[in-house]
Amino acid sequence: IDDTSLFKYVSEMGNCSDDMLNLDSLRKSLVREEDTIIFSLIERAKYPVNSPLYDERPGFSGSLFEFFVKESEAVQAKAGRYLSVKENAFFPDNLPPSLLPPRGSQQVLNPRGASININEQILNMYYKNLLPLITSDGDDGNYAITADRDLDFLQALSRRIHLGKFVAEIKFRESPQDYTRAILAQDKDSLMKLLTFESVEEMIKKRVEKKAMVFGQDVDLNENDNVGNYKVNPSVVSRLYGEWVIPLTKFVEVEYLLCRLD
Ligand SMILES: C=C(O[C@@H]1C=C(C(=O)O)C=C[C@H]1O)C(=O)O
Repeated sequence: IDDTSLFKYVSEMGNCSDDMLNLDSLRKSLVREEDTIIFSLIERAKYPVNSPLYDERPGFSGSLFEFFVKESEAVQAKAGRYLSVKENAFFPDNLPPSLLPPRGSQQVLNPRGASININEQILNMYYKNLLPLITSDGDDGNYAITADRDLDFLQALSRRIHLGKFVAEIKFRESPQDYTRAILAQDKDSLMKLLTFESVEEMIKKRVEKKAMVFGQDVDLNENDNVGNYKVNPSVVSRLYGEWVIPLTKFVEVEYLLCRLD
């Protein structure tokens, strides 16, 4: 199969125009998600780690947190949350059907790629790396509200990371020949190189650190009173992006591309 016929083949797969299929506007959505992520991090960091929330509990077949997430996701599934391809459940098995009909939006993603869900990985990263980094030690007994804040934060992280599917689709459509070669060879390293823009990543890490300073400052009416007083350490936010959010987004991009031609 030569390059020209490959090009023709891949360009004919799914012609569609959509806001989600323009890298500039998609990057704007990613920038907006930063605000949601940082605000929800600040909200979770208000409470101590509250570790009994995550321990196995008799009567709950798992932890209180798992129970809270499963029940919340069941309500949200009924209200149609997971009809959107941008939303992924943390416990997708056995969710009740939506009571609302699908909105009939155009499927712009490869169907196999669209079903990628790395929430289990996100959840493990959250328990193991993130919670110890952003919370203080202690137990104030506010388990339900803590679980609610956790879920908000996790959903924001998950949404941002899974937008990698759309990023990958756009990048593929912009350079189908280069990507097709790497996909046919199932060459993850080449795919990773092709989709990486280091300057964009550096800019993001700096911007989220700055946003954490702005969103997390104490505001009162005396100027300069609270300089340097932040609700979460801004460098933690930059680390969150550098070590987890960006690498996991790129992982989703690679996984998506690997099955793009299926
Ligand atoms: C998401 C993109 O792909 C990659 C991942 C990035 C991220 O997760 O922020 C940023 C730049 C790229 O290396 C993109 O190009 O915008």
